[in-house]
Amino acid sequence: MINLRGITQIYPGPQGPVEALRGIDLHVTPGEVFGIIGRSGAGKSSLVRVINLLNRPTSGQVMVAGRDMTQLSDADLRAARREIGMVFQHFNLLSSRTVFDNAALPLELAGMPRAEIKKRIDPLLDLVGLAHLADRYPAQISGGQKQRVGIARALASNPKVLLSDEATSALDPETTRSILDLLRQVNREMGVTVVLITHQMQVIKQIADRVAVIDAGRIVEMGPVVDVFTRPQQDITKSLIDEIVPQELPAGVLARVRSLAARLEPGASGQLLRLSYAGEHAYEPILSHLIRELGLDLSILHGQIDEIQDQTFGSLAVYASGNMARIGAAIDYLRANGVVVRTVEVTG
Ligand SMILES: Nc1ncnc2c1ncn2[C@@H]1O[C@H](COP(=O)(O)OP(=O)(O)OP(=O)(O)O)[C@@H](O)[C@H]1O
Repeated sequence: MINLRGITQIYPGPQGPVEALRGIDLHVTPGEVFGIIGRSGAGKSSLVRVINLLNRPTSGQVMVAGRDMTQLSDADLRAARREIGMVFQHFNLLSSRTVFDNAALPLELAGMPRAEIKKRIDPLLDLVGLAHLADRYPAQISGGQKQRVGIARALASNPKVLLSDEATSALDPETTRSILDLLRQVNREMGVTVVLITHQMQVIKQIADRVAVIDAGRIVEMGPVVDVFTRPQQDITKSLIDEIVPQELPAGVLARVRSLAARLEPGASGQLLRLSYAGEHAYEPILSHLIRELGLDLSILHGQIDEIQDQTFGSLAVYASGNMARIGAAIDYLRANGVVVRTVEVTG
């Protein structure tokens, strides 16, 4: 659906050119929710705005629904943009227009007759849950409701792609969840491909199928959300995930590990393991196998079970003690059963 190849974006700046995007290759497949995450200044807005050519890239190719956007005439570009809806962090509603008229704006600009506009917008206001507020003005509705108007307006032209530029950053956590649920519903029921940018892993966790991590204008990591959560490779990814799955163990847990290590029986070994898994695996039977078949002692020190969309996702810290070779066999067994295992050395 979207193919970006070799995208660079260089802005002129008072202290010389700013390289906001430094060679981005990205492929978004039809029907997916694709998340782009990064810290402030990483290049997220520049990237999302390249997709509908609100920003013309300095170099590179932008293919959307089979069309090379950089090669279109102004008239063709306007037509192509109708297939790409966009939602903004600050909603961008016109204060002098009602909810209905804000949602209808793209159709009015395209010259659609009023009766047809009504036929298109009424069901959309129903979908976003605002049919009863159609005659209100933006100042008379909440932030979450304003974003619902923004989504209805973005869907008015029946787009194939919806771009979301930090659509929930100005909203509280509960409203964020309901807006993300709505975007997911639009994706599933209308088959609209969604590309969203955010600085919050919580947003990625709730809605995205795949995620790309962007840092200093480059994509540094990309994959299905579950894989990136269970096997983050880059420090930036680990720090972004940290708000959901703490990457460092609390000091109290490390103190317990030291005291367990000090109490090992003569000749026994001990190893702190960080385990994570996703999907239908469950820890309990796997851990009982380690205890029963390999004769290991396992102390569960820390852990959490969460959900990424509909998949269970767990992370656990355990201290395994016993025969050194058997600890090695246990790690092999865990990995063979789809558990991601990290060994952690505890010093001091
Ligand atoms: N119009 C512009 N002119 C000059 N520099 C710009 C312009 N727009 C963005 N930049 C610079 O390009 C880099 C990337 O900015 P961009 O807005 O794409 O990042 P971002 O990840 O969306 O950040 P934020 O989350 O803070 O919005 C930053 O260094 C920014 O200062």
